[in-house]
Amino acid sequence: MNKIDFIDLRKEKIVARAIEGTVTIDEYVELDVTVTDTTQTIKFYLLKRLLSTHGCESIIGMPIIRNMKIDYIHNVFNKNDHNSITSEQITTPTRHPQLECDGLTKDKLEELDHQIRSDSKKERENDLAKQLMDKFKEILSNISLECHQKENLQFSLVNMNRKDYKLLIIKCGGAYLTKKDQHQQLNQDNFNSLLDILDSLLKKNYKLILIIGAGSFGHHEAKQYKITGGFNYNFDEVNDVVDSRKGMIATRFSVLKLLNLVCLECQKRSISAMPCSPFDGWMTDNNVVIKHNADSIQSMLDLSIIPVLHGDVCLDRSKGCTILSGDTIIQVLCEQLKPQPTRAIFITDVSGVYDRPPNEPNAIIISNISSSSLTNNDISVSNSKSEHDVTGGMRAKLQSALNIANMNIDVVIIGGDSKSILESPNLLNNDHSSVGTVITNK
Ligand SMILES: Nc1ncnc2c1ncn2[C@@H]1O[C@H](COP(=O)(O)OP(=O)(O)OP(=O)(O)O)[C@@H](O)[C@H]1O
Ligand SMILES: C=C(C)CCOP(=O)(O)O
Repeated sequence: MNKIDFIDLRKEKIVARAIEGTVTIDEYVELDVTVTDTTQTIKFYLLKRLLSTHGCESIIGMPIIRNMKIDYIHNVFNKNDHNSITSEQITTPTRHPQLECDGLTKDKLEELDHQIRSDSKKERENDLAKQLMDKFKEILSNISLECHQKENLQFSLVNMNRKDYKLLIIKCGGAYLTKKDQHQQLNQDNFNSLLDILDSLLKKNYKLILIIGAGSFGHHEAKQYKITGGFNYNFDEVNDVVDSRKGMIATRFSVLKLLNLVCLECQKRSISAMPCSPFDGWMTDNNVVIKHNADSIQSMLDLSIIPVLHGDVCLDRSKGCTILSGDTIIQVLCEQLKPQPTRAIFITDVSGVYDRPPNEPNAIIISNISSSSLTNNDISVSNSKSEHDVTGGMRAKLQSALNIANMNIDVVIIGGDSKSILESPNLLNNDHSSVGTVITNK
Protein backbone atom coordinates (compact mmCIF):
# COMPACT_ATOMS: atom_id res chain seq x y z
CA MET A 1 0.00 0.00 0.00
CA ASN A 2 1.36 3.39 -0.88
CA LYS A 3 0.61 5.97 1.62
CA ILE A 4 1.10 9.64 2.18
CA ASP A 5 1.84 10.18 5.82
CA PHE A 6 0.85 13.76 5.89
CA ILE A 7 0.69 16.90 3.84
CA ASP A 8 2.52 19.81 5.32
CA LEU A 9 1.09 23.10 4.23
CA ARG A 10 3.38 25.23 6.32
CA LYS A 11 6.16 25.52 3.83
CA GLU A 12 6.42 27.81 0.83
CA LYS A 13 5.92 24.71 -1.23
CA ILE A 14 3.38 22.24 -0.02
CA VAL A 15 5.02 19.03 0.88
CA ALA A 16 3.52 15.57 1.17
CA ARG A 17 5.56 12.96 2.90
CA ALA A 18 5.17 9.67 1.13
CA ILE A 19 6.83 6.45 2.04
CA GLU A 20 9.29 6.69 -0.85
CA GLY A 21 10.57 10.04 0.39
CA THR A 22 9.40 13.58 0.34
CA VAL A 23 7.24 14.69 -2.51
CA THR A 24 6.92 18.36 -3.22
CA ILE A 25 3.59 19.32 -4.53
CA ASP A 26 4.31 22.41 -6.59
CA GLU A 27 0.86 22.37 -8.06
CA TYR A 28 -0.55 23.61 -4.83
CA VAL A 29 1.66 26.60 -4.45
CA GLU A 30 -0.73 28.77 -6.36
CA LEU A 31 -3.41 27.88 -3.88
CA ASP A 32 -1.08 28.51 -1.05
CA VAL A 33 0.98 31.63 -1.24
CA THR A 34 -1.57 34.28 -1.93
CA VAL A 35 -4.21 33.14 0.39
CA THR A 36 -5.77 36.24 1.73
CA ASP A 37 -9.25 36.49 0.34
CA THR A 38 -12.42 34.65 0.90
CA THR A 39 -12.29 32.74 -2.36
CA GLN A 40 -9.09 31.13 -1.22
CA THR A 41 -10.69 30.43 2.11
CA ILE A 42 -13.42 28.56 0.36
CA LYS A 43 -10.90 26.67 -1.72
CA PHE A 44 -9.08 25.57 1.35
CA TYR A 45 -12.26 24.70 3.04
CA LEU A 46 -13.08 22.48 0.09
CA LEU A 47 -9.60 21.06 0.09
CA LYS A 48 -10.04 20.07 3.70
CA ARG A 49 -13.35 18.47 2.90
CA LEU A 50 -11.91 16.63 -0.08
CA LEU A 51 -9.08 15.36 2.01
CA SER A 52 -11.44 14.03 4.59
CA THR A 53 -13.52 12.39 1.88
CA HIS A 54 -10.36 10.51 1.03
CA GLY A 55 -9.93 9.29 4.53
CA CYS A 56 -7.36 11.89 5.52
CA GLU A 57 -7.45 12.86 9.10
CA SER A 58 -5.54 16.07 9.09
CA ILE A 59 -3.38 18.48 7.30
CA ILE A 60 -0.36 19.72 9.14
CA GLY A 61 -0.36 23.48 9.20
CA MET A 62 -2.46 25.86 7.23
CA PRO A 63 -0.58 28.70 5.58
CA ILE A 64 -3.89 30.28 4.86
CA ILE A 65 -3.93 31.48 8.39
CA ARG A 66 -0.86 33.62 7.97
CA ASN A 67 -3.23 36.51 7.88
CA MET A 68 -5.98 35.13 9.98
CA LYS A 69 -6.66 34.43 13.59
CA ILE A 70 -6.34 30.85 14.67
CA ASP A 71 -9.83 30.91 16.17
CA TYR A 72 -11.32 31.54 12.79
CA ILE A 73 -9.57 28.55 11.35
CA HIS A 74 -10.79 26.36 14.13
CA ASN A 75 -14.29 27.55 13.62
CA VAL A 76 -14.33 27.09 9.91
CA PHE A 77 -12.09 24.14 9.28
CA ASN A 78 -12.71 22.05 12.29
CA LYS A 79 -16.32 22.64 12.98
CA ASN A 80 -17.87 19.26 13.69
CA ASP A 81 -14.50 17.74 13.11
CA HIS A 82 -13.52 15.24 15.74
CA ASN A 83 -9.95 15.18 14.49
CA SER A 84 -9.46 18.80 15.30
CA ILE A 85 -6.10 20.30 14.60
CA THR A 86 -4.45 21.71 17.67
CA SER A 87 -3.23 25.26 17.67
CA GLU A 88 0.38 24.11 18.00
CA GLN A 89 0.05 22.39 14.67
CA ILE A 90 -1.07 25.51 12.95
CA THR A 91 1.46 27.99 11.71
CA THR A 92 1.07 31.14 13.72
CA PRO A 93 1.01 34.36 11.75
CA THR A 94 4.62 35.29 12.31
CA ARG A 95 5.27 37.22 9.15
CA HIS A 96 2.57 39.86 9.42
CA PRO A 97 1.25 39.58 12.89
CA GLN A 98 -0.41 42.93 12.62
CA LEU A 99 -2.54 41.83 9.68
CA GLU A 100 -5.80 40.18 10.29
CA CYS A 101 -7.75 38.97 7.39
CA ASP A 102 -9.60 41.84 5.83
CA GLY A 103 -13.17 41.85 7.00
CA LEU A 104 -13.01 38.13 7.63
CA THR A 105 -14.85 37.85 10.89
CA LYS A 106 -16.02 34.68 12.49
CA ASP A 107 -19.58 35.51 11.48
CA LYS A 108 -18.50 36.11 7.93
CA LEU A 109 -16.75 32.79 7.76
CA GLU A 110 -19.72 30.99 9.19
CA GLU A 111 -21.92 32.70 6.69
CA LEU A 112 -19.60 31.55 3.89
CA ASP A 113 -19.57 28.11 5.29
CA HIS A 114 -23.32 28.10 5.23
CA GLN A 115 -23.43 29.53 1.74
CA ILE A 116 -21.24 26.96 0.13
CA ARG A 117 -23.43 24.27 1.53
CA SER A 118 -26.60 25.88 0.28
CA ASP A 119 -28.27 24.86 -2.94
CA SER A 120 -27.74 28.17 -4.65
CA LYS A 121 -23.97 27.74 -4.32
CA LYS A 122 -23.94 24.06 -5.06
CA GLU A 123 -22.79 24.49 -8.60
CA ARG A 124 -19.92 26.71 -7.59
CA GLU A 125 -18.90 24.32 -4.90
CA ASN A 126 -19.00 21.46 -7.30
CA ASP A 127 -16.98 23.39 -9.77
CA LEU A 128 -14.29 24.20 -7.24
CA ALA A 129 -14.45 20.71 -5.87
CA LYS A 130 -13.96 19.30 -9.32
CA GLN A 131 -10.96 21.54 -9.98
CA LEU A 132 -9.41 20.54 -6.71
CA MET A 133 -10.19 16.92 -7.26
CA ASP A 134 -8.56 17.05 -10.70
CA LYS A 135 -5.47 18.60 -9.22
CA PHE A 136 -5.44 16.04 -6.54
CA LYS A 137 -5.70 13.21 -9.02
CA GLU A 138 -2.87 14.74 -11.00
CA ILE A 139 -0.73 14.95 -7.89
CA LEU A 140 -1.60 11.42 -6.94
CA SER A 141 -0.65 10.08 -10.30
CA ASN A 142 2.73 11.82 -10.04
CA ILE A 143 3.32 10.38 -6.64
CA SER A 144 2.24 6.96 -7.70
CA LEU A 145 4.86 7.00 -10.44
CA GLU A 146 7.47 7.05 -7.72
CA CYS A 147 5.78 4.32 -5.77
CA HIS A 148 5.31 0.70 -6.67
CA GLN A 149 1.77 -0.27 -5.91
CA LYS A 150 -0.33 2.18 -7.82
CA GLU A 151 -3.58 0.34 -7.32
CA ASN A 152 -3.29 0.54 -3.58
CA LEU A 153 -2.69 4.24 -3.37
CA GLN A 154 -4.60 5.81 -0.60
CA PHE A 155 -4.40 8.79 1.63
CA SER A 156 -3.71 8.52 5.24
CA LEU A 157 -2.93 11.90 6.61
CA VAL A 158 -2.21 11.59 10.26
CA ASN A 159 -2.82 13.99 13.00
CA MET A 160 0.40 13.65 14.85
CA ASN A 161 -0.87 14.89 18.16
CA ARG A 162 -4.00 12.83 18.32
CA LYS A 163 -4.43 10.99 21.57
CA ASP A 164 -7.79 9.44 20.88
CA TYR A 165 -6.55 6.61 18.72
CA LYS A 166 -7.07 2.91 19.27
CA LEU A 167 -3.85 1.14 19.93
CA LEU A 168 -3.34 -2.55 19.36
CA ILE A 169 -0.25 -4.20 20.73
CA ILE A 170 0.59 -7.41 18.94
CA LYS A 171 3.05 -10.07 19.96
CA CYS A 172 3.60 -12.20 16.92
CA GLY A 173 5.27 -15.34 18.19
CA GLY A 174 8.30 -16.93 16.67
CA ALA A 175 6.39 -20.20 16.45
CA TYR A 176 4.14 -18.51 13.91
CA LEU A 177 6.65 -16.35 12.09
CA THR A 178 9.42 -18.90 11.73
CA LYS A 179 9.94 -22.61 11.41
CA LYS A 180 11.00 -23.08 14.97
CA ASP A 181 12.85 -26.34 14.44
CA GLN A 182 14.83 -25.12 11.41
CA HIS A 183 17.56 -22.65 12.22
CA GLN A 184 16.85 -19.16 10.86
CA GLN A 185 13.98 -20.27 8.64
CA LEU A 186 11.11 -17.91 8.10
CA ASN A 187 7.61 -19.29 7.65
CA GLN A 188 6.97 -17.33 4.48
CA ASP A 189 3.21 -17.90 4.29
CA ASN A 190 2.67 -16.82 7.86
CA PHE A 191 4.97 -13.87 7.38
CA ASN A 192 2.89 -12.70 4.40
CA SER A 193 -0.24 -13.20 6.40
CA LEU A 194 1.15 -11.03 9.22
CA LEU A 195 1.92 -8.26 6.74
CA ASP A 196 -1.65 -8.48 5.41
CA ILE A 197 -2.94 -8.19 8.94
CA LEU A 198 -0.83 -5.11 9.65
CA ASP A 199 -1.84 -3.56 6.36
CA SER A 200 -5.52 -4.07 7.06
CA LEU A 201 -5.34 -2.87 10.64
CA LEU A 202 -3.65 0.33 9.50
CA LYS A 203 -6.40 0.86 6.96
CA LYS A 204 -8.84 0.56 9.84
CA ASN A 205 -6.90 3.43 11.47
CA TYR A 206 -5.47 1.49 14.37
CA LYS A 207 -2.12 2.46 15.75
CA LEU A 208 0.08 -0.54 16.24
CA ILE A 209 3.00 -1.82 18.23
CA LEU A 210 4.48 -5.04 16.94
CA ILE A 211 6.61 -7.33 19.06
CA ILE A 212 8.09 -10.32 17.34
CA GLY A 213 9.18 -13.49 19.03
CA ALA A 214 12.52 -15.01 18.14
CA GLY A 215 11.49 -18.47 16.95
CA SER A 216 14.36 -20.09 15.13
CA PHE A 217 16.16 -16.74 14.98
CA GLY A 218 17.48 -16.61 18.52
CA HIS A 219 16.26 -19.53 20.59
CA HIS A 220 18.83 -21.85 19.05
CA GLU A 221 21.79 -19.62 19.87
CA ALA A 222 20.42 -18.65 23.27
CA LYS A 223 20.08 -22.30 24.15
CA GLN A 224 23.49 -23.29 22.85
CA TYR A 225 25.19 -20.58 24.93
CA LYS A 226 22.90 -20.91 27.97
CA ILE A 227 22.19 -17.19 27.98
CA THR A 228 19.27 -17.45 30.41
CA GLY A 229 21.70 -18.76 33.04
CA GLY A 230 23.50 -15.42 33.09
CA PHE A 231 26.94 -14.27 32.07
CA ASN A 232 29.67 -16.84 32.10
CA TYR A 233 33.32 -16.80 31.22
CA ASN A 234 34.86 -19.99 32.41
CA PHE A 235 36.55 -23.21 31.54
CA ASP A 236 34.25 -26.18 31.59
CA GLU A 237 35.25 -29.77 32.36
CA VAL A 238 36.91 -30.29 29.03
CA ASN A 239 38.80 -27.02 29.27
CA ASP A 240 36.69 -25.37 26.70
CA VAL A 241 36.12 -21.68 27.18
CA VAL A 242 32.45 -20.87 27.83
CA ASP A 243 32.17 -17.29 26.73
CA SER A 244 28.72 -15.77 27.07
CA ARG A 245 29.82 -12.79 25.03
CA LYS A 246 30.02 -15.03 21.98
CA GLY A 247 26.53 -16.32 22.66
CA MET A 248 25.06 -12.87 23.32
CA ILE A 249 26.44 -11.59 20.07
CA ALA A 250 25.39 -14.67 18.10
CA THR A 251 21.88 -14.48 19.54
CA ARG A 252 21.61 -10.79 18.78
CA PHE A 253 22.76 -11.24 15.21
CA SER A 254 20.08 -13.84 14.81
CA VAL A 255 17.20 -11.78 16.25
CA LEU A 256 18.37 -8.71 14.34
CA LYS A 257 18.26 -10.71 11.14
CA LEU A 258 14.60 -11.49 11.73
CA LEU A 259 13.87 -7.91 12.78
CA ASN A 260 15.42 -6.61 9.58
CA LEU A 261 13.52 -9.08 7.44
CA VAL A 262 10.25 -7.99 8.99
CA CYS A 263 10.90 -4.25 8.86
CA LEU A 264 12.28 -4.30 5.32
CA GLU A 265 9.25 -6.14 4.06
CA CYS A 266 7.03 -3.67 5.90
CA GLN A 267 8.87 -0.86 4.19
CA LYS A 268 8.20 -2.42 0.79
CA ARG A 269 4.53 -2.38 1.67
CA SER A 270 4.69 1.22 2.86
CA ILE A 271 4.15 0.22 6.44
CA SER A 272 6.19 2.56 8.65
CA ALA A 273 7.74 -0.06 10.88
CA MET A 274 10.69 1.11 12.96
CA PRO A 275 13.15 -1.51 14.19
CA CYS A 276 13.58 -1.09 17.96
CA SER A 277 15.93 -3.45 19.71
CA PRO A 278 15.35 -3.95 23.44
CA PHE A 279 19.05 -4.67 24.04
CA ASP A 280 19.75 -1.00 23.41
CA GLY A 281 17.56 0.45 26.12
CA TRP A 282 16.09 -2.22 28.33
CA MET A 283 17.64 -3.81 31.39
CA THR A 284 16.61 -6.46 33.87
CA ASP A 285 17.56 -7.40 37.40
CA ASN A 286 17.21 -11.13 37.88
CA ASN A 287 14.90 -11.20 34.88
CA VAL A 288 12.68 -8.39 36.20
CA VAL A 289 12.59 -5.42 33.84
CA ILE A 290 14.08 -2.34 35.52
CA LYS A 291 14.63 -0.18 32.45
CA HIS A 292 12.61 0.13 29.26
CA ASN A 293 11.98 2.62 26.50
CA ALA A 294 8.22 3.08 26.73
CA ASP A 295 8.66 6.86 26.37
CA SER A 296 10.29 6.53 22.97
CA ILE A 297 7.67 3.99 21.95
CA GLN A 298 4.98 6.50 22.89
CA SER A 299 6.68 9.23 20.86
CA MET A 300 6.86 6.91 17.85
CA LEU A 301 3.15 6.23 18.15
CA ASP A 302 2.50 9.96 18.22
CA LEU A 303 4.26 10.13 14.86
CA SER A 304 2.26 7.16 13.58
CA ILE A 305 5.37 5.02 13.41
CA ILE A 306 4.93 1.35 14.26
CA PRO A 307 7.61 0.40 16.76
CA VAL A 308 8.79 -3.14 16.13
CA LEU A 309 10.40 -4.77 19.16
CA HIS A 310 11.48 -8.34 19.63
CA GLY A 311 12.55 -10.95 22.13
CA ASP A 312 16.20 -10.19 22.73
CA VAL A 313 19.32 -10.67 24.79
CA CYS A 314 19.23 -8.25 27.69
CA LEU A 315 21.81 -6.91 30.11
CA ASP A 316 20.90 -8.03 33.61
CA ARG A 317 22.13 -6.14 36.68
CA SER A 318 22.53 -9.28 38.78
CA LYS A 319 23.23 -12.00 36.24
CA GLY A 320 25.11 -10.01 33.61
CA CYS A 321 22.84 -11.13 30.82
CA THR A 322 19.58 -12.89 30.22
CA ILE A 323 16.89 -13.44 27.61
CA LEU A 324 14.02 -10.99 27.51
CA SER A 325 10.99 -12.62 25.94
CA GLY A 326 8.54 -10.74 23.74
CA ASP A 327 5.89 -12.05 26.13
CA THR A 328 7.49 -9.96 28.88
CA ILE A 329 7.97 -6.92 26.66
CA ILE A 330 4.28 -6.78 25.76
CA GLN A 331 3.35 -6.88 29.43
CA VAL A 332 5.73 -4.07 30.38
CA LEU A 333 4.52 -1.86 27.55
CA CYS A 334 0.89 -2.46 28.51
CA GLU A 335 1.79 -1.31 32.03
CA GLN A 336 3.73 1.75 30.93
CA LEU A 337 1.93 3.24 27.96
CA LYS A 338 -0.55 6.03 28.53
CA PRO A 339 -3.10 5.83 27.11
CA GLN A 340 -2.89 2.10 27.46
CA PRO A 341 -3.48 -0.19 24.48
CA THR A 342 -7.06 -1.04 23.63
CA ARG A 343 -6.21 -4.67 23.09
CA ALA A 344 -3.26 -7.04 23.33
CA ILE A 345 -3.13 -9.79 20.73
CA PHE A 346 -0.81 -12.76 20.97
CA ILE A 347 -0.50 -14.43 17.59
CA THR A 348 1.01 -17.91 17.63
CA ASP A 349 1.05 -21.10 15.59
CA VAL A 350 -1.94 -22.72 17.29
CA SER A 351 -5.51 -21.40 17.48
CA GLY A 352 -5.38 -20.53 21.16
CA VAL A 353 -4.75 -22.10 24.52
CA TYR A 354 -5.65 -25.78 24.82
CA ASP A 355 -6.20 -27.85 27.93
CA ARG A 356 -3.06 -29.78 27.00
CA PRO A 357 -0.41 -29.52 24.27
CA PRO A 358 -2.47 -29.35 21.09
CA ASN A 359 -0.60 -32.21 19.46
CA GLU A 360 -1.86 -34.56 22.18
CA PRO A 361 -5.03 -36.56 21.46
CA ASN A 362 -8.32 -34.98 22.54
CA ALA A 363 -6.80 -31.57 23.21
CA ILE A 364 -9.58 -28.99 23.44
CA ILE A 365 -9.25 -25.27 22.90
CA ILE A 366 -10.32 -23.17 25.87
CA SER A 367 -12.23 -20.14 24.69
CA ASN A 368 -12.15 -18.14 27.92
CA ILE A 369 -9.59 -18.09 30.68
CA SER A 370 -9.65 -15.90 33.76
CA SER A 371 -7.23 -15.69 36.68
CA SER A 372 -9.89 -17.09 38.98
CA SER A 373 -10.71 -20.05 36.75
CA LEU A 374 -7.07 -21.04 36.86
CA THR A 375 -6.56 -20.52 40.59
CA ASN A 376 -9.80 -22.33 41.40
CA ASN A 377 -8.66 -25.19 39.18
CA ASP A 378 -11.85 -24.85 37.11
CA ILE A 379 -9.61 -25.31 34.14
CA SER A 380 -6.14 -26.67 33.79
CA VAL A 381 -3.63 -26.02 31.09
CA SER A 382 -0.70 -28.29 30.65
CA ASN A 383 2.26 -27.10 28.71
CA SER A 384 5.05 -28.44 26.56
CA LYS A 385 7.94 -26.55 25.05
CA SER A 386 9.71 -27.04 21.79
CA GLU A 387 13.17 -28.51 22.01
CA HIS A 388 14.90 -25.22 21.24
CA ASP A 389 12.74 -22.92 23.35
CA VAL A 390 14.53 -20.92 26.06
CA THR A 391 11.52 -18.90 27.21
CA GLY A 392 8.40 -20.19 28.88
CA GLY A 393 6.27 -21.51 25.99
CA MET A 394 2.50 -21.32 26.22
CA ARG A 395 2.46 -21.26 30.01
CA ALA A 396 4.55 -18.04 30.17
CA LYS A 397 2.44 -16.51 27.45
CA LEU A 398 -0.70 -17.28 29.39
CA GLN A 399 0.74 -15.74 32.56
CA SER A 400 1.69 -12.60 30.69
CA ALA A 401 -1.78 -12.47 29.12
CA LEU A 402 -3.40 -12.78 32.55
CA ASN A 403 -1.23 -9.98 33.93
CA ILE A 404 -2.29 -7.78 31.03
CA ALA A 405 -5.96 -8.67 31.50
CA ASN A 406 -5.58 -7.58 35.13
CA MET A 407 -4.75 -4.11 33.80
CA ASN A 408 -8.24 -4.09 32.24
CA ILE A 409 -6.91 -4.55 28.74
CA ASP A 410 -8.66 -7.03 26.47
CA VAL A 411 -6.37 -9.89 25.60
CA VAL A 412 -6.63 -12.66 23.09
CA ILE A 413 -4.31 -15.51 22.18
CA ILE A 414 -5.01 -16.56 18.63
CA GLY A 415 -3.62 -18.30 15.54
CA GLY A 416 -2.34 -16.00 12.84
CA ASP A 417 -4.87 -16.79 10.16
CA SER A 418 -5.64 -13.30 8.91
CA LYS A 419 -9.26 -14.15 8.17
CA SER A 420 -10.01 -14.92 11.78
CA ILE A 421 -8.20 -11.81 12.94
CA LEU A 422 -9.62 -9.34 10.48
CA GLU A 423 -12.93 -10.69 9.41
CA SER A 424 -14.18 -11.94 12.67
CA PRO A 425 -16.34 -9.05 13.88
CA ASN A 426 -15.72 -10.19 17.40
CA LEU A 427 -11.96 -9.85 17.63
CA LEU A 428 -11.60 -6.17 16.98
CA ASN A 429 -14.81 -5.29 18.71
CA ASN A 430 -15.77 -6.12 22.22
CA ASP A 431 -17.39 -9.45 21.84
CA HIS A 432 -14.83 -11.90 20.64
CA SER A 433 -16.26 -15.11 21.93
CA SER A 434 -15.59 -17.31 18.95
CA VAL A 435 -11.94 -16.75 18.10
CA GLY A 436 -8.89 -17.94 19.92
CA THR A 437 -8.69 -17.78 23.67
CA VAL A 438 -9.93 -14.66 25.38
CA ILE A 439 -8.21 -13.85 28.64
CA THR A 440 -10.16 -11.86 31.19
CA ASN A 441 -9.60 -10.55 34.69
CA LYS A 442 -12.94 -11.70 36.06
N1 LIG B 1 -1.68 -26.05 26.46
C1 LIG B 1 -1.22 -25.54 25.31
N2 LIG B 1 -2.02 -24.76 24.52
C2 LIG B 1 -1.55 -24.24 23.39
N3 LIG B 1 -0.31 -24.43 22.93
C3 LIG B 1 0.53 -25.18 23.65
C4 LIG B 1 0.11 -25.76 24.89
N4 LIG B 1 1.17 -26.45 25.39
C5 LIG B 1 2.15 -26.32 24.52
N5 LIG B 1 1.80 -25.56 23.48
C6 LIG B 1 2.68 -25.22 22.37
O1 LIG B 1 3.06 -23.86 22.53
C7 LIG B 1 3.48 -23.40 21.27
C8 LIG B 1 3.41 -21.92 21.27
O2 LIG B 1 4.29 -21.41 22.25
P1 LIG B 1 5.64 -20.71 21.83
O3 LIG B 1 6.29 -20.12 23.03
O4 LIG B 1 6.45 -21.63 20.98
O5 LIG B 1 5.02 -19.60 20.92
P2 LIG B 1 5.52 -18.27 20.32
O6 LIG B 1 5.40 -17.19 21.32
O7 LIG B 1 4.71 -18.15 19.09
O8 LIG B 1 7.04 -18.50 19.97
P3 LIG B 1 8.34 -17.70 20.43
O9 LIG B 1 8.54 -18.02 21.89
O10 LIG B 1 9.43 -18.24 19.58
O11 LIG B 1 8.08 -16.28 20.22
C9 LIG B 1 2.57 -24.06 20.28
O12 LIG B 1 3.32 -24.44 19.15
C10 LIG B 1 2.01 -25.28 21.02
O13 LIG B 1 2.33 -26.49 20.39
C1 LIG C 1 15.50 -16.22 22.44
C2 LIG C 1 15.42 -14.94 22.35
C3 LIG C 1 16.59 -14.20 21.93
C4 LIG C 1 14.22 -14.15 22.63
C5 LIG C 1 12.99 -14.94 22.99
O1 LIG C 1 11.83 -14.17 22.85
P1 LIG C 1 10.41 -14.87 22.63
O2 LIG C 1 10.51 -15.71 21.41
O3 LIG C 1 9.45 -13.74 22.47
O4 LIG C 1 10.11 -15.67 23.86
